[in-house]
Amino acid sequence: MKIFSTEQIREADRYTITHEPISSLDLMERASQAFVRCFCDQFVNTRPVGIFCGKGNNGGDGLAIARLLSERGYQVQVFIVEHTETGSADFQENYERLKNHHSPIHIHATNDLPALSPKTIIVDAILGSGLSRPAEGLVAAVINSINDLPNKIISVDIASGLFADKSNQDGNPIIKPSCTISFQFPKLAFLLPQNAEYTGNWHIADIGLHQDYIRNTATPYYFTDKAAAEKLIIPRKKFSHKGTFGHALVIAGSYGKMGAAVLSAKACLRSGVGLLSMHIPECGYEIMQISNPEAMVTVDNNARYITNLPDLSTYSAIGVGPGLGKEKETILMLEKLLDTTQSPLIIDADALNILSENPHLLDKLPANTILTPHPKEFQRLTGSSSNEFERLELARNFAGKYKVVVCLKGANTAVVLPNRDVHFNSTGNAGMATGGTGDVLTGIITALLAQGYTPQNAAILGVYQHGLAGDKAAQARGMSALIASDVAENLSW
Ligand SMILES: NC(=O)C1=CN([C@@H]2O[C@H](COP(=O)(O)OP(=O)(O)OC[C@H]3O[C@@H](n4cnc5c(N)ncnc54)[C@H](OP(=O)(O)O)[C@@H]3O)[C@@H](O)[C@H]2O)[C@H](O)CC1
Ligand SMILES: [K+]
Repeated sequence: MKIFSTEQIREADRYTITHEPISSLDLMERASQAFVRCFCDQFVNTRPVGIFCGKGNNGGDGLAIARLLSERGYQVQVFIVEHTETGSADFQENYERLKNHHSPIHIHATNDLPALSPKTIIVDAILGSGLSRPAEGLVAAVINSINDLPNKIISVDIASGLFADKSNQDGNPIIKPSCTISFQFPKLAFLLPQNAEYTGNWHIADIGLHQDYIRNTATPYYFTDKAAAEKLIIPRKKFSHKGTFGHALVIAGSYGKMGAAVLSAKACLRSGVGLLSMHIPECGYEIMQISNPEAMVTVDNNARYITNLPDLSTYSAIGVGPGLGKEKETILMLEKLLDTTQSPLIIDADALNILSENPHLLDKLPANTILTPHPKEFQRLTGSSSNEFERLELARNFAGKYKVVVCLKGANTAVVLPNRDVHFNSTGNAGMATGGTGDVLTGIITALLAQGYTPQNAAILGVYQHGLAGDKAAQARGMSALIASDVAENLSW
């Protein structure tokens, strides 16, 4: 699914109005109906609803939603935040339509705010994508008062006060909804963890914006939903044999960190690879053979960490990094790998830290190599950033400069491609923030590369399946009980 900027969404609006054609008032009605369908799926009409409206089109939606919910038997009270004299044309029209049945309360100052029962669901339609500056004055005061209430808050399109495509400053007043019902597209702001408390669980309501515009308009931002991920899966043909699915090599492990190698191996084997060889230090031989009997093992000369490479010519993909350590000889091994490999490559964990500490190695990265840093590893690679929008730009510039794929791990992992496009992941949960899940991801992506997936698709699909397995594991045992082995065990294709 594409993620558009506020300007592009406005353009999609205009295009739909002209080419469908449909009046902007009818489009607002359609959007409000879509919101109401989603709202009614979540809340029964025995709970009162308080709708706070601004005077732009977000407020216009709020008024239409008030009318539609009333028609469905909800007890609705409307509050109009008087931040400007005149409302937008569609706001005014919906005000006229509502006023015969309702007497909205006009809020000129916080004194005008009513007492609401805690059962009342608050619908936030004060400001939407038309936010042009941080909320201040009356709007800020109303936002802060609403946030102080214990009530459940549902935002229309986007939380009031939240910028869709750029970072807010610390302390900006922004509604903290438990849920956002957003129109047609996720907003970039929803995908960045810094905004988690300003989005809540978000849902997309399809409002039928014109498909031609959506198809023909370029954007660097995408959201990998189920449909997008499933399209990437290459079906296994009936007459396949193990040679069809490649031979992966994972270089991992050191004394005390063999678990990382074990987890990578398990995930690689559970992701469709034909054959897997693990290159590990001698101390890990029995550990690996017993924990993953399906894997073959090549043992390093060194007992405790990796110092050399096996013959690389037979492998169709290589993963390197989990549990590796950063010994001098290990650094030399990584340099030799970068100098000699002809196979698609994924680099993770300690191998990333080696790159950060030896930046001359970055110039040796083969094109389309996949790097999977968590935020700290990424910061060591590129330096710090003051917010997540800035960090995303750093990742895009890094991926573009070195022609690599960067999987910036976290909630909604961002897969950044060499052409600077970004694919945000839709799966995963907070239970996965635990040691070893990154090693599992390395194993999955190595397996996909070995099977001939392009690095771009291997990264996007691998990240998606990793999150999906984590979601299944969390469903079975709860987030707190989740460990990395569960993620590997819950992989299903
Ligand atoms: N395609 C769609 O997705 C559709 C979306 N719809 C809804 O429309 C809004 C966007 O409506 P818009 O009128 O452009 O903008 P807002 O309602 O968000 O607000 C505009 C008014 O608010 C003023 N404003 C802006 N920032 C502030 C602030 N910090 N404090 C106070 N007031 C502010 C702004 O004033 P300006 O001085 O900036 O002009 C306007 O008065 C979208 O979110 C959807 O909910 C359609 O209904 C259907 C199609
Ligand atoms: K809003």
